[in-house]
Amino acid sequence: MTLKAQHVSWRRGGTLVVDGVTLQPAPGSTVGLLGPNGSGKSSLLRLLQGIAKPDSGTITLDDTDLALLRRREVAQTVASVTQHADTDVDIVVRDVVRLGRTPHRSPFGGELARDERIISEALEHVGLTAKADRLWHTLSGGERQRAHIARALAQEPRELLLDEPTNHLDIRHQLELLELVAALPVTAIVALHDLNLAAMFCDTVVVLQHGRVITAGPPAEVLTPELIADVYGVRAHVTRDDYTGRPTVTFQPGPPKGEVLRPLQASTSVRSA
Ligand SMILES: Nc1ncnc2c1ncn2[C@@H]1O[C@H](COP(=O)(O)OP(=O)(O)OP(=O)(O)O)[C@@H](O)[C@H]1O
Repeated sequence: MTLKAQHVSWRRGGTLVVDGVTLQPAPGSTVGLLGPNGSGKSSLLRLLQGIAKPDSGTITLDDTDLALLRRREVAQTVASVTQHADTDVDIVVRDVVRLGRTPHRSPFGGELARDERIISEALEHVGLTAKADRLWHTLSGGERQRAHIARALAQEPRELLLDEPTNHLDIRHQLELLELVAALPVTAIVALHDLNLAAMFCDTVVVLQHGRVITAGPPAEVLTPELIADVYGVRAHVTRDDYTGRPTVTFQPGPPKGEVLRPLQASTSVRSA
């Protein structure tokens, strides 16, 4: 029982931007959506969110077509943090996070104390408790991003859609955020550009190119120098981190030449010879 895409295609401005994508995340898993700029990651997330409808194929939530569900019903289960979400309204951070409770609110009032506790916990999770009463426009880009994450957490979702959530975040907050997402009891689908973060925190990665799924599977199987050369046009060297057992990718500038990269030590010794 989860959010699924089956053979989904979507045309935008005359171009096929999502092309026959099937995505069936294991419940509770963290799925990384990878792929170069314009490969269709955000478009697929919009379809999964239900804010756009595919031209063909279906998106289902617990086996019901998303198109048949009301927005509020979807929002009780699915939370998302998209790019460029912003507001000019004079609103304090805690009120932004409180918006996450909207789908759960009954017209007859309800558990205000519970709502406040969930909001406080969400702020705590992203390290914004001390800034809860600050006006939105006084936050830095990274703090705003963390507030959006807190809003999504306050929604108590079972499915979490994140579009480049580490954008704007310093390295510590990138790691903390993805560690939190991976540990949450939710199914998370996360568009990421950083292959090493994807390798560290995702159970599965799905690689898109021109709207199509090129490959999918555990990061250790998918993130090979060949795949990175094919999809990103970049030379990469992939090793296994002894501590985590996860792949680590290092990059070399310049186009791929079809050869497997020699270890850096070899070229250093050549230079010093
Ligand atoms: N509103 C739109 N109208 C027409 N085409 C669009 C629209 N929005 C996006 N596209 C096109 O759809 C394709 C997929 O874009 P999308 O934003 O889904 O890619 P992405 O993988 O998320 O890219 P990025 O990594 O740059 O965020 C791109 O070719 C883009 O130009």
